[in-house]
Amino acid sequence: MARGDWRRFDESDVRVRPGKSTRPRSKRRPTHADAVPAMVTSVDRGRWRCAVESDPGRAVTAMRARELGRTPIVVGDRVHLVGDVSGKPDTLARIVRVEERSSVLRRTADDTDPYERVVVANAEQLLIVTALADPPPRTGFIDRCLVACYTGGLDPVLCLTKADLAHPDELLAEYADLAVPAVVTSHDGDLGELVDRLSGRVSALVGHSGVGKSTLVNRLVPEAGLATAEVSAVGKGRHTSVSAIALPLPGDDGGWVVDTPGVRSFGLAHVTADDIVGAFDGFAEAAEECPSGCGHLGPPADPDCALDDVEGTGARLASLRRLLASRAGLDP
Ligand SMILES: Nc1nc2c(ncn2[C@@H]2O[C@H](COP(=O)(O)OP(=O)(O)OP(=O)(O)O)[C@@H](O)[C@H]2O)c(=O)[nH]1
Ligand SMILES: [Zn+2]
Repeated sequence: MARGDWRRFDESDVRVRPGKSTRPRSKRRPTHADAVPAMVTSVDRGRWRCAVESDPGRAVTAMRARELGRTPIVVGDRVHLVGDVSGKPDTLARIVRVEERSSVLRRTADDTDPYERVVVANAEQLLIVTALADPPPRTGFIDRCLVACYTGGLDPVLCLTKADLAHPDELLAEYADLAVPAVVTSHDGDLGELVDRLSGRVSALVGHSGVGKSTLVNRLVPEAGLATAEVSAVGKGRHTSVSAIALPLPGDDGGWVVDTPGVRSFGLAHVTADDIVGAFDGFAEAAEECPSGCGHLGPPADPDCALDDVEGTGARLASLRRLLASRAGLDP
């Protein structure tokens, strides 16, 4: 299927087959001079929870205004609200505008799924939470997360947990050539370095079950459990499936961590080899010399790949090719 045939959906949306228009019917955009800017912090089928920008403690529940049609709205989206924006119980505001996104964390369910979902919008960085042991680290998962970052406009950060159980050097060496920053943590260790990286920014968190993500989130945001319970209460009696939730970091500099409980794997069916190479300075230009349809994997699959002619990049090229292979499901 050609790339242009794909439609983008948020996790909460009912699936629509490619071919059906998801655009609003009316091109006329009403002006809402008094609309209130806010950020979406969670989504529950047809209801968006939003934090008002000028008063982030105020949580407003909103619906999507009819004029937006089926425009996807996901956690992290910056929106404009009208109507009752008091945030009082049982009130409902309306989202009348969604701002253009600065980044998108996307995935497909698996590598054949034609439906691409946006998991989080506007996150500046992705914290890839990986345990150093118990469960053992899986570089295939990390590589897929990196691809999602490079093609979605997020800065990756490796967060290696359970440092009390194993040494990080071996794993860190695997990512040195890609210059991926890393923070090493343990449940009884100091979180200062991580807090410095997160504060004042919007960071999405992904990780496999058991890596210590909840332990980490609860230490970073002491009210995390409470916020999750509140969201569940909003969706009471409805079919609840919270796919991601933005939690405000305590501290004067602000910032948000977006926990993504549902994301255990990254299908990359929507990503092409050229998308990945395009994110790498030096290689992107060289790839223009490749034969058409080049997968950039090098010999024997792609014997005429021009990336092999780029000087002095051996280790970085090997890392890039590992990412390309992870997308193709070729990783060992
Ligand atoms: N040794 C050690 N164990 C840890 C550390 N952090 C978390 N754990 C333990 O690892 C297990 C899993 O931790 P969780 O925080 O629940 O992991 P999670 O990634 O949120 O897993 P799910 O809740 O299944 O998504 C728990 O038994 C924790 O006590 C750590 O730094 N060191
Ligand atoms: Zn090539």
